[in-house]
Amino acid sequence: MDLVLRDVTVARGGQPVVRDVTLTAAAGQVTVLLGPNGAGKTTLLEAVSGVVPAVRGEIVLGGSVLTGRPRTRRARHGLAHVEQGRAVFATLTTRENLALAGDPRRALELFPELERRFDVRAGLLSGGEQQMLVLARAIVTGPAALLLDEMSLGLAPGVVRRLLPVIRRLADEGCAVLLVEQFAHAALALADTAYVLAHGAITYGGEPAPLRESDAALKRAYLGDDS
Ligand SMILES: Nc1ncnc2c1ncn2[C@@H]1O[C@H](COP(=O)(O)OP(=O)(O)OP(=O)(O)O)[C@@H](O)[C@H]1O
Repeated sequence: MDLVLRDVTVARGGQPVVRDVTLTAAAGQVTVLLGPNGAGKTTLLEAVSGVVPAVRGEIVLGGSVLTGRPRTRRARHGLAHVEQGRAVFATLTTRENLALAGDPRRALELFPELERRFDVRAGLLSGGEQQMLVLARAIVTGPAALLLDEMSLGLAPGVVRRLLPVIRRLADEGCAVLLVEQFAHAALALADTAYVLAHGAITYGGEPAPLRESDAALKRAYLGDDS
């Protein structure tokens, strides 16, 4: 199912920090959303999953309008959101964390290395393992669309290299993945479509290749300068 945002505006503290954003995260694709700190990327994902309301605009998943619906309802429509910060249930085991979300066997297909950590309390896992668990927990819900916010923050490059192919595979299986990343080059290498958000507005949308191939183009988009 495609995830479509039309003219979405979101405010924080009464000020619009995301303005008239229109974008599509298509089924079967990895769509990356890049942009400088404070551009509004997290806020936009939060508006999609219903953490914060949109002031204006429409959010549609597979033809169902999500705007105005509570978070739980959006999740039932197939939307999963991995928020920043790797929140696991620290006192529950890996298995229990997964079982709360869905079938743990599905998680093992993607992350076989979690099996030997199944009976370990999640709070004792390494940062990388916790991020795998958080991602696995979202995946076992069988999402139609998956929002990923700064998954690689604070992780070693080796761990990030382990996570990215799983995201690719998920998209190949039909999921619409919308990925917010600080590591622009790693994200662009994975992307089918790229958007750049600067000062709350989209400054680039389309093929990732021009941004991949030209640092100047990437910089222009980050500065919000289309010229
Ligand atoms: N809870 C809040 N209350 C008030 N303002 C907020 C709140 N959260 C974010 N903001 C402001 O909204 C703007 C967008 O922040 P947001 O976190 O969405 O940006 P971002 O692109 O995700 O940045 P980062 O990469 O640093 O996470 C910023 O100016 C930020 O200061």
